[in-house]
Amino acid sequence: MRFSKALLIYNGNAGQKNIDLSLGASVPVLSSAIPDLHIIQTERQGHATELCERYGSEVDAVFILGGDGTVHECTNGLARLEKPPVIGLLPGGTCNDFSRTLGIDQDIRRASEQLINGVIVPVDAIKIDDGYSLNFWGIGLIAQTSLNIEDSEKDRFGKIGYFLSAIRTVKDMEHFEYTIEMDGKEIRGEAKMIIAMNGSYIGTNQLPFQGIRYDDGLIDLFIIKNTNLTLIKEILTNDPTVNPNTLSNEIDHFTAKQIKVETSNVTEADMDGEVYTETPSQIAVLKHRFRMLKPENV
Ligand SMILES: Nc1ncnc2c1ncn2[C@@H]1O[C@H](COP(=O)(O)OP(=O)(O)OP(=O)(O)O)[C@@H](O)[C@H]1O
Repeated sequence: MRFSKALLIYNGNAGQKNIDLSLGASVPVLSSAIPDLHIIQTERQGHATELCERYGSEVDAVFILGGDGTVHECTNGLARLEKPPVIGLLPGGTCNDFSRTLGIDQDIRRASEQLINGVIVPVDAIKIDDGYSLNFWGIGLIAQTSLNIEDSEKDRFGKIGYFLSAIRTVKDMEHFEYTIEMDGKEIRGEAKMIIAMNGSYIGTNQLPFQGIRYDDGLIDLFIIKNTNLTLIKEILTNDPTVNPNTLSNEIDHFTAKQIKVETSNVTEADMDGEVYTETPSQIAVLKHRFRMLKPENV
């Protein structure tokens, strides 16, 4: 894949923070294929959104070296452009869930080579009120886990930090009442967690459900009625013994294009791993809003 002009945005605050190594692994590969490569480091939270909105239309491709939080910020800037540039995800964060969904290697040098030699595929986005998510939107246990996780834990334990936080959170999690309207159909009930997915990984783990696609023009909505430690372990770990049929007793799965979620009390909502918003939430899929690089034959 050849781009004449591209932007590499990197977040030195993501992942294990060894950004010299990450840049050393990616820049030589990218610059060998891109004659005009501009490199900008994010200076603060939200900066990646501003950079993408400001410079996105001037380049053929934006490469993002960071984790899901950086990717989230970039896609929020790029989604506002009439014709966003091609996006390349380089796994520089802790979880890098959407790069996993695209089958991108978690080694940054190999990922850079894969993207430069890769193919361009259409990717859906999720619009939530006036913001965008690439991977997921969620309330209940998932948002509490994001709020409870401590930075020191994430630095030291990486993905295990999520698991520790989930266990701590599940003990205190109450049910909440919801009313959901999906493509005109209304349902009501009680749940401990509701997740709307575009990608298929959370906290580095592939969800044990078939058929979640990032390019099908549909949101996969999961309503988790009960959570216990076994269920959390099955969802958050790559447990090969997990049987999706036993999960289905506790989890309702729907697909829809437009979803409105209301809860009896205002509830914090997570978007791509950070809590940014709260209910009620108006969610819609934007089919093929982005074009992204992925490895060939994956
Ligand atoms: N210069 C900066 N100083 C402090 N924070 C920054 C800076 N630039 C970006 N950030 C913030 O760093 C946060 C963490 O980044 P990111 O989510 O990409 O990494 P991560 O948490 O290690 O990875 P993941 O989300 O994949 O687990 C983002 O929320 C972003 O807003």
